[in-house]
Amino acid sequence: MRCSRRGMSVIDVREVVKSYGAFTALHGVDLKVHAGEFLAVVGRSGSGKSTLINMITGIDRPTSGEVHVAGAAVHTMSENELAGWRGRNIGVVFQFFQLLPTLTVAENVMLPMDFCGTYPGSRKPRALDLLERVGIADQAGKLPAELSGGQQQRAAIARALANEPPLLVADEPTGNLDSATATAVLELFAGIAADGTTVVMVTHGREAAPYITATVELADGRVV
Ligand SMILES: Nc1ncnc2c1ncn2[C@@H]1O[C@H](COP(=O)(O)OP(=O)(O)OP(=O)(O)O)[C@@H](O)[C@H]1O
Repeated sequence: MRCSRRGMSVIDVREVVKSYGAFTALHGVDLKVHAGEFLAVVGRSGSGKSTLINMITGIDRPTSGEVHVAGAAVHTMSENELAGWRGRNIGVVFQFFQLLPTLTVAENVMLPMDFCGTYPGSRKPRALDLLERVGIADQAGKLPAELSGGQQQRAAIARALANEPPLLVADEPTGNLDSATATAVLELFAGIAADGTTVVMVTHGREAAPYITATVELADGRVV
């Protein structure tokens, strides 16, 4: 069950500046992303993609400007508030999957349900539903190391959806997959977005073009 409210704009980044000492990584970035969009964040290495993502997830704070995500003013929240809020509102998918190696696939998917206080008895069935949705229900009892890269990424996507977050953030999710497997993962994200979950994906490649609904390109910390 969803444990967060969805607003009109899932992401509203306003005039965000991020400086590291004398170096400015983001120069007044504005970005609005609506529910159900599948947004690609592109740009050369060092253009500010990860910095922008870190502003959106509250991992890092802007030097100035405002960051509103899923109805919360992220730039004003304390570390404690952020941790709980992030667990309920943002699913994260990484390039190298980052599944816990000693837990089964189903147990990995059940972990984030703690943040939502999901009734213990409904966690396993819910994890199995999510694994069904990403097409690997038959792998539920295995350890991550027993899965292919594509299957591990599907498991990571199921885990990211555990609390039905309004926003899914993926940092080069296909960077470690062969092109056929990458295409299948992109199709999966497109379906998730079509179901109403906003997906923001950092990507270097252009292979996502057929699947995304919008692109933001960064160059030297500015949207171009
Ligand atoms: N903690 C930090 N301290 C100082 N400079 C930083 C810090 N984090 C990032 N930068 C600088 O900010 C700029 C943007 O970095 P960022 O990681 O956002 O780029 P990116 O587009 O994600 O690059 P890549 O595609 O290589 O991951 C870079 O010049 C980087 O060196």
